Parts: sequence; structure tokens; C-alpha cells
Amino acid sequence: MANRSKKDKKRAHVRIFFPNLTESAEDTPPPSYEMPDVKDEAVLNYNGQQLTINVQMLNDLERLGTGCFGNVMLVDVVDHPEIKMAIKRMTLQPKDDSNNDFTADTDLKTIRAVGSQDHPYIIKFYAALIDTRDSQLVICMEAMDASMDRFYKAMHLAKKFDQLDPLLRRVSNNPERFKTGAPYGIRSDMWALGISLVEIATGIHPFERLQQFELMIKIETWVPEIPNIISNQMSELILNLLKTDLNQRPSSYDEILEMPVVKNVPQEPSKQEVDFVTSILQKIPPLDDF
Ligand SMILES: Nc1ncnc2c1ncn2[C@@H]1O[C@H](COP(=O)(O)OP(=O)(O)OP(=O)(O)O)[C@@H](O)[C@H]1O
Repeated sequence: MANRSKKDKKRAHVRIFFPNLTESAEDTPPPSYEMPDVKDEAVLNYNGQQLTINVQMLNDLERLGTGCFGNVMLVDVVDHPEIKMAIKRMTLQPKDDSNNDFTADTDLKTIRAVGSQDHPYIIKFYAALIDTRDSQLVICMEAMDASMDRFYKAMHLAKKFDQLDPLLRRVSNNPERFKTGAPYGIRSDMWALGISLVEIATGIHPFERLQQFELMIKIETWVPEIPNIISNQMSELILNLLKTDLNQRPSSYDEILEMPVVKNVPQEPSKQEVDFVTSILQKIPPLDDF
């Protein structure tokens, strides 16, 4: 060793192996974005018409709204301009980091369960697809004239509240919504229903402007303020749904459906209700004005 020339020293190499890294890179299968029972093709069931579709056949027409997962779009189908539906896209994660998949899966289960019952007042579920190029779940459903948030904002702008109470009763009397088979979280759902009713009645989400830490403090002592245009029976229901002690909230949807204020909602909306809803729908400003 001592006699080695400078040239030899330069030639000495150290070889470092990373056998595990090399092997795992080769052995790891590509991430899977699949959902069990959803494929890149599906049979669309549109008002009695059956058609096999894929995402390439969907044309975006306009934006209907934006949620946590992005835009919900109005689309039609190539060669079938008569088919109009709303599509919600949810990005899927590889299977080993499946938070989003869980949400996508829950959303899909809910809209499938609720929207497959052919109820005249519940949006219909048409089909679910996987967009393999963008790794997204694409839920195809009936397009509403407007979502509840756009509706109530227009109602408050117009200051028209004569049918507010019947509207709240209808929102609460919604047995199909409740048949999702969710085995847990039912009392949290009660809270969510209570918040939605306050939001519709007041025109604003009660905690909209609060930061998370402010919310945690406020929620402990919060006493919901129910506008006095709301009937006593409806106010009572809302206050029960929003009890801070969850054991004091209704324990099942059946309990709500049995309350007179909810139970006695007629199946068919009255003429006053229809006229009211139609007049508000006509006042809804274009989406980007909100
Ligand atoms: N079927 C539909 N027809 C018309 N507009 C819709 C439809 N579904 C959703 N929208 C509009 O798109 C908006 C976003 O919907 P989305 O379901 O993504 O939001 P979200 O209810 O806040 O739920 P998430 O928390 O999953 O994002 C809604 O607030 C509504 O304005």
C-alpha cells in the first residue's frame, strides 16, 4: 500500500450499494386509484334511457358550484345533447394514503343510496366513473335548478320569508335523506341538520366568519339565535338539534320524523310553496355574482 503511485490512488474506487432502495423501486407496484365497483365505463340510467358512457364523452357546459373538491359542472353527453347532468369530480389518492378515497367512497355511497330511490324531490344518481387520466372519481347526478345555498341567499336578498317555515319543515322531513344506513355519527348529523336550518333561516352560516380556535371557544357557550319569523315548533326543533350535550339531541331520524312539525308536512307542496320557490329561483343571480 505504501508504494502505491498517485495514479493508483486516483483509480481507487469506493463502491456503495443500496440494495434495498434499488429493489423496492423496482418491486413497488404502480399506485392504484381504483374503487371497487367503479370503472372507466358505466351504464348511465337517464330517465329510462340506458347508455354506456365514459369521461371522454362528457362535455362541460357551465359551472354549477364549487365545493371542497373543486367545481361541480353541468355537462351533456357526446351525440346526446338532451342528456344534461351535474358531475362532481373527486381526486383519488393511491391506496396507501387513502384519506381522500374514504371521502370519495362515503360521498358515492350517500348519493347512490339517496339518489337511487326515484323520489320526485331528491336528486337522482345516474352513474359513477373513474377518470384514469386524472385519477378522479366522477359522480354523475341530476342537475338541480339551484343549490340550497344559492336559493336561500337569493331569498334573503329579496327579503321574502312568507314560506320560510314550510321550507324548513320540508328540509327536516326528508326520510330518503336519512336512509343512508350510516351506523354511526347520527347525533352529529342532528347537529349538522340544526346548523343547516339556522343557515337557511338567517341567511348565513352561524360560524362563517370564525377562525377555528374562536369556533372552539364559541361553540361551548353558543346559544343559537332563531329569528322570530320562525314558528315556535320549528324553533324548538332547531334548539333540540343544537343542544351542546349530544345526549339531549334527538337520538334517531325516526324521532324527528314523528314530531308533529315534521310529520304533518304534506307530500305535495302547496301552490303557495311552488309559487314562492319559483319566484325565488327567478331572482337567483348568475353564479359569479355571489
Ligand atoms: N346536483 C347538483 N346540481 C346543481 N348544483 C350542484 C349539484 N351538486 C352540487 N352543486 C353545486 O356545487 C356546489 C359544490 O358541491 P359539492 O357537493 O362539491 O360541495 P359540498 O356540498 O360543499 O360538499 P363537499 O364538502 O363534498 O365539497 C354546491 O354548493 C352547489 O352549489
